Amino acid sequence: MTVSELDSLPTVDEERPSRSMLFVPGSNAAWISTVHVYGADYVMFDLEDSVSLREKDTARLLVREAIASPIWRERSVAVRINAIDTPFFAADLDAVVSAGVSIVRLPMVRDAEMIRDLDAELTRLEEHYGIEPGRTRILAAVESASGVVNAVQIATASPRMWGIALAAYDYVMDMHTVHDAAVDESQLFYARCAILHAARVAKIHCYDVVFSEVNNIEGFLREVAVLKRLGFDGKSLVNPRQIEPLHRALAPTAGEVEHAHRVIVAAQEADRIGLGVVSLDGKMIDSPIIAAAQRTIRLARVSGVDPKAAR
Ligand SMILES: CC(C)(COP(=O)(O)OP(=O)(O)OC[C@H]1O[C@@H](n2cnc3c(N)ncnc32)[C@H](O)[C@@H]1OP(=O)(O)O)[C@@H](O)C(=O)NCCC(=O)NCCSC(=O)C[C@@](O)(CC(=O)O)C(=O)O
Ligand SMILES: [Mg+2]
Repeated sequence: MTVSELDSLPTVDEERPSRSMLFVPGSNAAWISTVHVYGADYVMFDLEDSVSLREKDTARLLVREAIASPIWRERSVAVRINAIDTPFFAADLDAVVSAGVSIVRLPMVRDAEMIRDLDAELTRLEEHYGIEPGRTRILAAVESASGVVNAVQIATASPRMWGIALAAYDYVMDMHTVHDAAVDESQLFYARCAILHAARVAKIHCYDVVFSEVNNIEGFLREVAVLKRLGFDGKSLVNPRQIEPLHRALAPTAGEVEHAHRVIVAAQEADRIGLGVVSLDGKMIDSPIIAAAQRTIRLARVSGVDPKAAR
């Protein structure tokens, strides 16, 4: 895409929360039938690594039935299909598109060509099944050095791009290192920054890695603090017990919301008297500060932070 085409892209929908994306193994019928109760912003049925080779066909059928069922028909649901160079890719894509999936998560994305190939297949399948052209969006999972280095080209490869996610376990293997959040975060720092920049260039969502130690909530929250500081929109999750702590940690604090409201009031007052810049508590308030305050208020709204309690 050219720079001017990028400018015309819709920005990510900040009115709809996209903090959590919960993996659900596509072969687990019981979890598929109950997962809607946990309150994840997005549920992602998995046909890739959480499904054994023996279960690939059954999982594809289960997930297809689930997406087409009344519970999921009205909701935005994501499915992680198998990688584009596997024998399962074509059947996975056909099944989920025919059932009306909203977001296809493509794992192991190394370059923009893979996204363009997926885009072409989606166009063909949408036409075949009478689905509105362009309705099916793409979430690219970057899991290798090549993917990280090509992140901007991947994120801007198609107007269908909805998001980009970092997948740490395959990435650290490719990098000959390990992901041990208890030690430090330095192994992932470059990759996190690379995909974040790509997401912001393309104006799409950006998802952080899964945290596999489900009983280690303290470690999980340490990692969430890192992604919040860096500016991620959300995190891929493996367990429902991680949803509530993630949402709580990503919500603006009452103090942040209170400050944001004061910034907006100060900006309105400056505007009324014809000033472009004004001071609040001794700090300059200008357009980036106002935009940040507006974002905090939007985030508070989607996070369910009560503005009255925050004031
Ligand atoms: C982690 C654990 C074993 C823990 O088991 P536990 O037994 O301790 O679970 P509990 O907490 O006791 O469960 C409490 C209640 O929730 C139910 N429940 C649990 N998990 C649920 C769930 N996910 N969905 C719905 N329901 C669920 C359960 O049935 C129970 O219900 P109930 O009995 O009624 O109370 C389990 O969660 C699990 O298997 N997770 C999914 C793992 C998965 O999908 N891996 C693939 C994605 S990563 C990957 O591929 C790497 C990657 O590619 C990533 C990238 O691309 O980003 C890369 O390279 O980095
Ligand atoms: Mg992986």
